[in-house]
Amino acid sequence: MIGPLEGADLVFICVNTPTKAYGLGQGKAADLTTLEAAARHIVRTASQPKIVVEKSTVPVRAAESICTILRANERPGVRHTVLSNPEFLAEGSAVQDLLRPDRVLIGGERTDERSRSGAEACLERLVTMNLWSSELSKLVANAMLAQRISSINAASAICEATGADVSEVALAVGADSRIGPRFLCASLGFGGSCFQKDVLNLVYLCECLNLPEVARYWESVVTLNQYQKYRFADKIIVDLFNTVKGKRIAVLGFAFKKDTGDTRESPAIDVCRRLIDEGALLRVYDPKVASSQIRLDLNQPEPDEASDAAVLTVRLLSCEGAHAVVICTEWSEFSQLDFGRIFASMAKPAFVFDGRNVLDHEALLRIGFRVRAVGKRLDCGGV
Ligand SMILES: NC(=O)C1=CN([C@@H]2O[C@H](COP(=O)(O)OP(=O)(O)OC[C@H]3O[C@@H](n4cnc5c(N)ncnc54)[C@H](O)[C@@H]3O)[C@@H](O)[C@H]2O)C=CC1
Ligand SMILES: O=C(O)[C@H]1O[C@H](OP(=O)(O)OP(=O)(O)OC[C@H]2O[C@@H](n3ccc(=O)[nH]c3=O)[C@H](O)[C@@H]2O)[C@H](O)[C@@H](O)[C@@H]1O
Repeated sequence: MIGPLEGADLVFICVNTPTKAYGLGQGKAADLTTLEAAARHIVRTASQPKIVVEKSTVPVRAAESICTILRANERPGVRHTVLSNPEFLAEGSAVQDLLRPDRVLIGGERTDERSRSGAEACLERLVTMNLWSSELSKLVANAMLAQRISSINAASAICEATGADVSEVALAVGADSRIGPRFLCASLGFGGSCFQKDVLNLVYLCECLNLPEVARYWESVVTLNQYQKYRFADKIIVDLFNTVKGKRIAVLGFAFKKDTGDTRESPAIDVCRRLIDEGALLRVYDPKVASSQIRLDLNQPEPDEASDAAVLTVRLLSCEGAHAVVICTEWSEFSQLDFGRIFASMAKPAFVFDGRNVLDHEALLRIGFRVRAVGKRLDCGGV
């Protein structure tokens, strides 16, 4: 736990709020134990009034619990204030997002015009509102971003079935200024520590508020994401002649997105687990994820030196003898690879499954690869 708070006027609560799973078909509640522990620590150690800033993403009215704990334990004459100031930065672009945020959101118990104009003088793009709106805005922002990805991924399944191209559809749809072009990249599914957690928190909240239709609506965003990950993995199995048993598959990228080493809820985990369950021998490479982390995520122990039957080899960028190369993360370096050499070293027919649509598919086809991408039908030699 953190140390004493003397000398600080502002105390930021940034602890994680993991989700607690309930039965099938039900949402997940945030585990607020860490928030409560933080609030108790503040009242125990603060002898001067503090402004307690709720920075963690929390279910609506979490600030009420913090206030209740603070009020019930306050020392005489020491009145703390609680603000909600949700964080909107994304991993991989954190500094840029902090320096140039789209908005800085502050929710407070009351909107004091004097402090508001003072804060506005310091901060551009400041938006002030009540506490509950601020807490809900963060959850809805993440839910709508996740929904956007599930929407384009749902479109990708239609594209593959019809011959439409999801990149062209995204271009046309995103050209409508009401929709906008960003965050419309079809993929093998979204990952990261927050989208699924926050959508499921919203689902749980809706269930608690007796809004089952609204709960099911948001839940479908996660259901579709799950479907997309397994759809991608199953496509690999089907295209490799309905079995991957004993086949070597090179997986490029394991982080949940490029420019981070974070693997929390990475779609690569579900895809790799499915392939391992079907008997594939994986080689996983990621420029920023430690091999120990990959083994942990895939429940694979360190290989026994005496045995060459390891299911998983990690951190070796080698596609030699592989039946397929699978792109799970959009690292820029992957598009710079010498695919001519890679093709020459692979078992034939050699497949590429591009789960991020980042490679030059025409060039790969010319080399001789059979190419599969998300939301595109590519001519690949009659399979
Ligand atoms: N990771 C991200 O890019 C973003 C995260 N958020 C939100 O920020 C919060 C934190 O997320 P992350 O930084 O990703 O989580 P994290 O798990 O990486 O960091 C949480 C930190 O809190 C500490 N902690 C946990 N319990 C504690 C306690 N009782 N007392 C003191 N410290 C404690 C942990 O040791 C850890 O250092 C979450 O609510 C998340 O939804 C919001 C926007 C972006
Ligand atoms: O609350 C949070 O933690 C943060 O969650 C996301 O940020 P982050 O999870 O770091 O990363 P994103 O860039 O949003 O990507 C999330 C996932 O969606 C995927 N994605 C993103 C965009 C896209 O078009 N397609 C797509 O599949 C990414 O590859 C990744 O797996 C939000 O973008 C941040 O605004 C928010 O503050």
